[in-house]
Amino acid sequence: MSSVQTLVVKIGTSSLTGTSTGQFALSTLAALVETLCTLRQQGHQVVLVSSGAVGIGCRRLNLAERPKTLAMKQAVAAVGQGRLMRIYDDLFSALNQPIAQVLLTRSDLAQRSRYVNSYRTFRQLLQMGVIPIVNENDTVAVEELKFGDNDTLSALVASLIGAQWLFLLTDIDRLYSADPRSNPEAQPIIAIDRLADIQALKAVAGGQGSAWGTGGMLTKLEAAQIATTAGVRTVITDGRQPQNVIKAIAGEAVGTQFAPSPRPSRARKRWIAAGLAPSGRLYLDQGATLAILQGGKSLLAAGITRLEGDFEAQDAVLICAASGEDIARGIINYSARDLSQILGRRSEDIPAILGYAGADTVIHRDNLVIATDTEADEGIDLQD
Ligand SMILES: Nc1ncnc2c1ncn2[C@@H]1O[C@H](COP(=O)(O)OP(=O)(O)O)[C@@H](O)[C@H]1O
Ligand SMILES: N[C@@H](CCC(=O)OP(=O)(O)O)C(=O)O
Repeated sequence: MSSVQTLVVKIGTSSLTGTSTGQFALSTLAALVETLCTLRQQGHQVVLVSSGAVGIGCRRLNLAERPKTLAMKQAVAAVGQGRLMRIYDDLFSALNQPIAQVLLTRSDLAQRSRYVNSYRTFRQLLQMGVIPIVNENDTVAVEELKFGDNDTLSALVASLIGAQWLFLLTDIDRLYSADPRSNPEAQPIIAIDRLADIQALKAVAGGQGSAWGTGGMLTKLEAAQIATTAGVRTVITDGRQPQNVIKAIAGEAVGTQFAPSPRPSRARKRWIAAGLAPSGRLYLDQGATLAILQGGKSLLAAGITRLEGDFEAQDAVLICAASGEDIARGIINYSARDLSQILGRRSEDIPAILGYAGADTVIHRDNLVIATDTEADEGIDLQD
């Protein structure tokens, strides 16, 4: 591993604000800023993903609880985001560190051209020594185009920029075998080396986050799954001790550490696997299931038995095996309307049925990401 690392550090609402007051946890923020500036001085490239817009907006507007309606949440986030950036700018400016605000919605990573453009912007900012501060663009994100939580967002950003490390800073020192708030017997988990173990732990993660956070540990495990699959070492650790980031990079066993996949998927396949929200599902017959799972083939209309969803050409879809389980994702060459006419038909018949010469394949193998059975021992992994 080169000595200069790229790191994504995500801090949750629970660490940014005092649990009872909802006020800024200033000492935590100052320690975080100092840590990130130290990392910059050591030559590392740093991206901060910061939650808090909604929580801080609530405080500013004297709201007693998190907003329930989407419009209210979006309005409150617009109030809080400005205040959040102001605090960061004051603290980072005290240490002469330039920062940038990057607000993303899922469509920024779902559309290939915007994904590539986002990558170039991050790369440019990092080359200039700036620390980008990322949040979901809550004020404009609509339900179907939301990341939903910043744990997922930070994992997708880490994958996008090819980071070596993702730190999920939260209000607890590490992951436990059960939620320690409700289960005093819960055992600490120090290291997770296999994707299958993440899958198993999802079953024991408490669903609810703290009063002001969203997602709890489940979204952190999902983030760890996305990031480690992309080759990013992921650490869950205590946000009140941001110095843990420096300790982890130096090799100390702080928090819970998730080892990166030894065979990370390539950038384009990662984009298909994690960046895109599927808008439909295709059901395959036995022959097509084998052809794509074992033969590494493209998917043809002849092997599709049924479809669900109202997708357009170039949308992402899930692919379901004859046995009924989802086995892959891909970018489709036909809309649901056109595909419904050519299901089960041979490629050479397609032009006559549709009245135009479409693609030979329904999903080309370059646009197909398989959850391989050869890696069943490691849980879901994405094949290159
Ligand atoms: N298995 C578990 N191990 C550790 N913490 C858990 C677990 N399950 C649920 N939790 C809860 O998740 C909380 C952190 O999630 P959350 O409040 O969403 O944090 P953040 O705001 O940092 O994203 C912890 O306070 C803890 O009570
Ligand atoms: N974009 C939202 C963050 C939502 C979120 O994921 O919160 P958290 O679970 O505290 O990291 C905000 O700024 O309030």
